Amino acid sequence: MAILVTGGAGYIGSHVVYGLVEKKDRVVVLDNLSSGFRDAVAKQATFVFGDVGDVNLVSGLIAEHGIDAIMHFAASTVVPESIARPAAYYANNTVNSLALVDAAIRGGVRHFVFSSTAAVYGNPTSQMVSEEVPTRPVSPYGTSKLMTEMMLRDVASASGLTYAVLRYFNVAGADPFLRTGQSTRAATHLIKVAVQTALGIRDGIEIYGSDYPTPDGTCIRDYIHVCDLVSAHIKALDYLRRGGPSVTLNCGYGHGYSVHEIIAAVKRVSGNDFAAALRPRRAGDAVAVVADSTRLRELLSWTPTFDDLDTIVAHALAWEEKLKLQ
Ligand SMILES: NC(=O)c1ccc[n+]([C@@H]2O[C@H](COP(=O)([O-])OP(=O)(O)OC[C@H]3O[C@@H](n4cnc5c(N)ncnc54)[C@H](O)[C@@H]3O)[C@@H](O)[C@H]2O)c1
Ligand SMILES: O=c1ccn([C@@H]2O[C@H](COP(=O)(O)OP(=O)(O)O[C@H]3O[C@H](CO)[C@@H](O)[C@H](O)[C@H]3O)[C@@H](O)[C@H]2O)c(=O)[nH]1
Repeated sequence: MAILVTGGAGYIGSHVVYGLVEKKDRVVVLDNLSSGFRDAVAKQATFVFGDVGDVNLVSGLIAEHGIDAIMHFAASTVVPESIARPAAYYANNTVNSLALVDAAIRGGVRHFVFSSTAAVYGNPTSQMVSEEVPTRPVSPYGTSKLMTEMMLRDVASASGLTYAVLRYFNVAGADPFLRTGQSTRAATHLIKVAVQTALGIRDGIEIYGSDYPTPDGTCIRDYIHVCDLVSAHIKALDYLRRGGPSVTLNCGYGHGYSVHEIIAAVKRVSGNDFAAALRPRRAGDAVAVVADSTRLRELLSWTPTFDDLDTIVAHALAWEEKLKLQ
C-alpha cells in the first residue's frame, strides 16, 4: 500500500508528507512545482515531477507503486487571482481533478482525501458554519473546488472509491521543527504577509475593508495551525482504510479572529510595530467564516494541539526568519 500525494511540495502537502513518512507510510509525491518547492519534500518520500492532469503519468504511478490512496492537494489557491483568471482556476482545480479521479478509479485506488476549502460556503448567513450550511461560493476558486467535491461524490457512488472531503478554513503556522513551512512566493495570506511586514521583508500591510458588519469592521476567519491539519489527514485516511463511508469534514477550531486582531498578535509576538493601511474591500472576500468542526472532532476523535493564535504566529515567524537567512 502506498499513498500518492499530489501537491506534496506545497505548503500544506509538505507538512502532511512529513506526518505520513514519520509513521512509515510509503509516499509518492507528484508535483509540477508551479508553486511548490522540491526541497520541501521529506527525503523518505519518492518525488515525481509532473502534472496531475497527465493521465498516463498518474496511471503509471498508481500501477508502479501500488497506490491504494490519493491525497489531492495540488491546486491553484489564490482567491483574488481566481477572479482575474477564472478559466485557469477551473482548468487546474476542476478539469485536472477530474482527470485524477478518473485515473484513480481506473487504477483501482480505494480512497481519496481531497483538499477543499471554507470558500465553498461563500458568505454564510451565520458566522458559525457546519457542513450542512448551503454551499454558495463567491469566487471562481471556491466554485472550482465545489465542482470537484460534486464530481468526487458522483464518481464515488458509482464505484468502490471512498473519500474524505476536508474543508480547510484558514491555514497558518509551520512545522515546529522548521523542516518545512510556507514558502509561497508573493503570498497573499494574511498571517504570512503580516509576519513578513514585522520582519521588514515588506514595507507595510494593507487591510482590505474596515466597514464590514463585524465588531471592529474587518473580516473574521478561523485560523488553523497546519500541523493540526496533518493529524486530520492521517485520521481521515485511517478512517477510510478501516472501512468508514465517505465524509465531508470542516477543519477549523471554531473561533475566529479579525484582521485587526491578527495584526495585533503579530506585533505582540514579534515585538515589532509596523504600518497597517486601511484600504477598500477586496473582491470575493466573505465577511466572517468560522468552522463548526464538531463532526471532525467526534467522528475522527480529532483534538487540536496548536489551538493558540500566539503559537501559530510564533511558528510562522520562526519559519520566515529561517527563510530570510537562506
Ligand atoms: N492555504 C490555505 O489556507 C488553504 C485553505 C483551504 C484550502 N487549501 C487547499 O489546500 C491545498 C494546498 O494548498 P497550499 O496552501 O499548500 O498551496 P501551495 O500552492 O503551497 O501548494 C499547492 C501545490 O500543488 C502544486 N501544483 C499545483 N497545480 C499542480 C498540478 N496541476 N500538477 C501538479 N502539481 C500541482 C504546486 O506546485 C504546489 O506544490 C490546495 O488544494 C488549496 O486549495 C488551502
Ligand atoms: O494583506 C492582506 C491579506 C489579507 N487580508 C484580509 O485577511 C483575510 C484573510 O485573507 P487571506 O489570508 O488571503 O485568506 P482567504 O482569502 O480567507 O483565503 C484563504 O483561506 C481559504 C479558506 O477559508 C482558502 O481556501 C484560500 O486558499 C486561502 O487563501 C481577508 O479578509 C483579507 O481581505 C488583508 O486585509 N490584508
